[in-house]
Amino acid sequence: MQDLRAALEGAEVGFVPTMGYLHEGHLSLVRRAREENGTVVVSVFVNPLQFGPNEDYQRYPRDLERDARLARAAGADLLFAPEVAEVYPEGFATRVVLTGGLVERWEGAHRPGHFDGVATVVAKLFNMVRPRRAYFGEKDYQQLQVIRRLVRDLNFPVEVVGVPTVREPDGLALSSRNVYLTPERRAQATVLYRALVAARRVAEAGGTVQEALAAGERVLAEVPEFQPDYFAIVHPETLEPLEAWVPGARGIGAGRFPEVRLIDNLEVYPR
Ligand SMILES: Nc1ncnc2c1ncn2[C@@H]1O[C@H](COP(=O)(O)OP(=O)(O)OP(=O)(O)O)[C@@H](O)[C@H]1O
Ligand SMILES: CC(C)(CO)[C@@H](O)C(=O)[O-]
Ligand code: BAL
Repeated sequence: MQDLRAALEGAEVGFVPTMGYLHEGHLSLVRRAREENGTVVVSVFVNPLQFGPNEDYQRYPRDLERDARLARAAGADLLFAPEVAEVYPEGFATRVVLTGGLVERWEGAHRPGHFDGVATVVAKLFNMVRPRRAYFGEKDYQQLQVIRRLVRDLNFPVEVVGVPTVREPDGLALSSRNVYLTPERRAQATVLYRALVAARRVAEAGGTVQEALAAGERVLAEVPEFQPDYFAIVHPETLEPLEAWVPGARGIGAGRFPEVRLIDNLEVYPR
């Protein structure tokens, strides 16, 4: 990859990092990158460093041939799919560690070490691909803010582009992990999105942050099989919980069915 990149000297590279098993959410990132850059690189790498010991690293869905076909059709020029031993060879000993509330809250609290794993691999990928722009989904909203912080803090000459969440017609955010949903769970899986929409409705009707949160929590309680990890209304950049509305306030949530963990977010703000 580094040799290829060197041969592309002068090219404006748009980069879409993924863990593969591509769907329309990923492909919207690739299409956006295609519109804005001369060369588009997509990476597929299931990064062991960002999975906890009891998470789904082993069973994470993989289909590289299908990914290659879909990425090419959406406009990718290069698909970079390294092996684990290539990214983390024997003796690899470096970590990129963020500190403070941005990484300690929410996903950081429920997936210890997760954002260090993400930051480490993204820093490595940026050094290998040397993109001008990099594309991340708003679906992983906290991750997007963590990457923005990483890029500012370590002076990566990369413009981070956040891309809106692509959803199923009933509102469920597309995710590779949705393949774990049985038909019964699939029907229940809109609960998180419906909770976020309920919170937004209260906000738009002039309610307080506390009233909006309560409305969301009532919807979550309708599906007892869904165990929320957190549900909050937060500042859009620091992700600190809000007492009162600020522009761009974001509702964020995640939780678990026995067989799959869901995550979602929505702008929740009185217009
Ligand atoms: N529905 C979506 N809409 C827009 N972007 C998305 C969507 N789903 C994932 N992305 C983005 O695609 C990039 C790669 O994500 P990843 O490969 O982890 O896919 P995923 O579907 O989120 O899988 P996971 O099941 O791990 O959550 C990330 O920047 C992520 O935010
Ligand atoms: C950014 C990323 C590719 C790093 O492994 C991953 O966290 C993802 O797919 O969102
Ligand atoms: N989509 C974010 C990466 C992860 O869940 O590990």
